[in-house]
Amino acid sequence: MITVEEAERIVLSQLRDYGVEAIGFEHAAGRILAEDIVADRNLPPFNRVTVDGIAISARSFSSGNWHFKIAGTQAAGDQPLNITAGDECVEIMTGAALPPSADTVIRYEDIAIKDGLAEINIEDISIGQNIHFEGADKKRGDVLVKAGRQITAPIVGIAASVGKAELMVKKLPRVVVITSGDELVNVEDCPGDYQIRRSNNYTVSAVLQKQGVAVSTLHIPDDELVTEQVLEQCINNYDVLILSGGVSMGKFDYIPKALENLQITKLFHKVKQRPGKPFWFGGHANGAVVFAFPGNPVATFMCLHKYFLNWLYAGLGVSVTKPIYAVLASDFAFKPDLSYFLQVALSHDEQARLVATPVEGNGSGDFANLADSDAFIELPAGRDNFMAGELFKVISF
Ligand SMILES: Nc1nc2c(c(=O)[nH]1)N[C@H]1C(S)=C(S)[C@@H](COP(=O)(O)OP(=O)(O)OC[C@H]3O[C@@H](n4cnc5c(N)ncnc54)[C@H](O)[C@@H]3O)O[C@H]1N2
Ligand code: MOO
Ligand SMILES: [Mg+2]
Repeated sequence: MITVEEAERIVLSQLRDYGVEAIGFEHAAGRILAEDIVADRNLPPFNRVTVDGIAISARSFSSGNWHFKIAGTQAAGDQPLNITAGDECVEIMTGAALPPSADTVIRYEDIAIKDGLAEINIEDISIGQNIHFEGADKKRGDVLVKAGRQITAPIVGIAASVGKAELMVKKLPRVVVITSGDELVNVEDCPGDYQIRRSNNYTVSAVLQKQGVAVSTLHIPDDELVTEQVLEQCINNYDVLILSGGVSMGKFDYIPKALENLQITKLFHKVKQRPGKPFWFGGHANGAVVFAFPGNPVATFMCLHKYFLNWLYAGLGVSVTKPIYAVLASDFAFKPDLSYFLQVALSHDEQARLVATPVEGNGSGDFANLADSDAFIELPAGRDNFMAGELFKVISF
């Protein structure tokens, strides 16, 4: 049986490039940018007034002029008005372009207006105040956002501001989630005494939807022939198959055999880990990648985060961020020689350290317990006792 580290290495040796596509910028949040976003104009594109008030020439004020005749009013979006005489000003609004003949803006709070005349009530005025100068932030042609970044809400706004109605993004794989098992009924159905409702497909879909991955879902019965037929279709129609269940040693666990019959190369089956020991991973010559996760809900959920999401992001070229570590809050013992992914609740202590408090449940079938957890921490194989205060890698969800 291979170790978690070997399994990770093998999974990451199967990265695929699905190319790029253009999408509307409004739908691009969460996707990986495949082009630089460049400033089409200086930012700001004109000397932008930052307060509501009057625009004057500072020289006129410093030569002793306290009263300015209001030559006109300029709203944001108006063509700039010109001041022709030194004792003139323009009433001007936040967001307006500063008239070329003015160089300073004074807030309404610092003036009094009477009979078309603005009187300045403060002594301390500096030339250029309350102006956000053209090009102060970025110059035309500057790269505002580099290709390879995951698109955040501010990046959507930046795209809008430079007129990028369409953005090139990394294409995502076409994913199908396949669950199996005759004991599993539809959500709407009333389970018999020996049945349960299927849930793993919904959990997996919810995680993938959060990543922007469109998912199809299928459920197959524990039937060898049907299993092989459905998998064959999926291998030809999807880039990634995520399976849940049917990979252990049961008489009706047909998945590994069916996958191998379909010429999907097994790259490993079984990893020294809990949960998720019977994880099967492989690939087809046509490029399809198969993650067949063990059916116990916590096993499927953990493996999805630990292996599939890492594979997805590495394939999209997102630089793997440094691992996050948390401090174990209390001693924990785990005897089997397996890596153990312990469910934890995360919090911060008074020193602002990330603390992982074990959320003990009843093993990998105890999905209800996941509601009280925020993450797994990875306790390495080869040790039995893990001490409060030690640091362990976190997989948050
Ligand atoms: N003799 C052995 N038996 C088992 C071993 C072993 O090493 N030797 N490993 C155990 C471990 S660990 C796991 S995990 C499970 C994995 O089993 P399968 O991948 O074959 O999954 P199933 O048998 O189909 O189901 C397991 C369990 O999970 C429930 N399940 C499955 N799919 C769903 C779903 N979509 N929604 C909700 N629940 C689901 C299913 O009802 C079972 O209770 O094998 C152990 N056995
Ligand atoms: O893979 Mo299992 O999840 O250890 O029950
Ligand atoms: Mg089984």
